[in-house]
Amino acid sequence: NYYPWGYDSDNGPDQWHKNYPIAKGRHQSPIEINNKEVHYDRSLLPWFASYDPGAAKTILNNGKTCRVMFDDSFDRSVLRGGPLPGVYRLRQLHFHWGSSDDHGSEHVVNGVRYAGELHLLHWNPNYSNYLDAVRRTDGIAVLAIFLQVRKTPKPEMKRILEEINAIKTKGKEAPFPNFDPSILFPKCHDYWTYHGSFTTPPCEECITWIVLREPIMVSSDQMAKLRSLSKNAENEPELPLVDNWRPTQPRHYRMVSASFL
Ligand SMILES: NS(=O)(=O)c1ccc(C(=O)NCCc2c[nH]cn2)cc1
Ligand SMILES: [Zn+2]
Repeated sequence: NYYPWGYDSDNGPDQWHKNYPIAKGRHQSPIEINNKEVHYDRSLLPWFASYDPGAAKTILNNGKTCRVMFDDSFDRSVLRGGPLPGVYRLRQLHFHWGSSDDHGSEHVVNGVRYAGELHLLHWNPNYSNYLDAVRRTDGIAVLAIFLQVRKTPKPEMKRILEEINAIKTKGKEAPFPNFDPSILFPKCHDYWTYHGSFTTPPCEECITWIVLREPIMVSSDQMAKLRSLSKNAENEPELPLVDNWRPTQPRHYRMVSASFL
């Protein structure tokens, strides 16, 4: 009897390994990033995103997160540089957030949890398609950006948050044309990078993580807007979509490199 994974006590992160054994692997994400254990790597290059706003397609509530999908049928929106060997195609972006402003991020920096975390997922076009790329250690690159709550709302988040009303319940999808996600980036492009996994099942260990040091500032109202999403379908009892983050996993001597001193 198939029981979908989730973030509740009976189907949450501690149970995932029963159906997805990789979840107990040695290169799992997220992790705790501690300054003391980070290695400054002066050979690390800056990363560059060249995104085509026309590649944006739809925004979806899949019951686990709010996700924007992009056309990845050719090298239309790509990430390159940084620790990456070549260009990686932007496929989707999504968020993780808490039930209150004091937690919700997946990565934790020197004990600091942020209110949320934005992930932009890219795949290596040297492989024939996305699902082939997720079987390769250099198949996927995720750019992670922390959401920090401050009085000032981030105006660039408005577009995504305005669509929330159209995708309140699981399975709802709406057109989301003409959007360049690089408007969400912070000023400073300093990053940490390490090798890890998907933070949701099947937790494949195929991700080069690029975690930005500088968070983007969002308002408490903007976080509340994300928390107004429901994880249930339209005709089911309302269950708030909150706390869709995985706790930090063992680092197992993995090197975390910093692009900055
Ligand atoms: N939080 S995250 O690690 O950035 C992440 C990014 C993408 C997905 C995703 O689209 N999962 C469904 C399709 C799939 C199966 N196997 C690999 N992808 C999950 C987690
Ligand atoms: Zn994610």
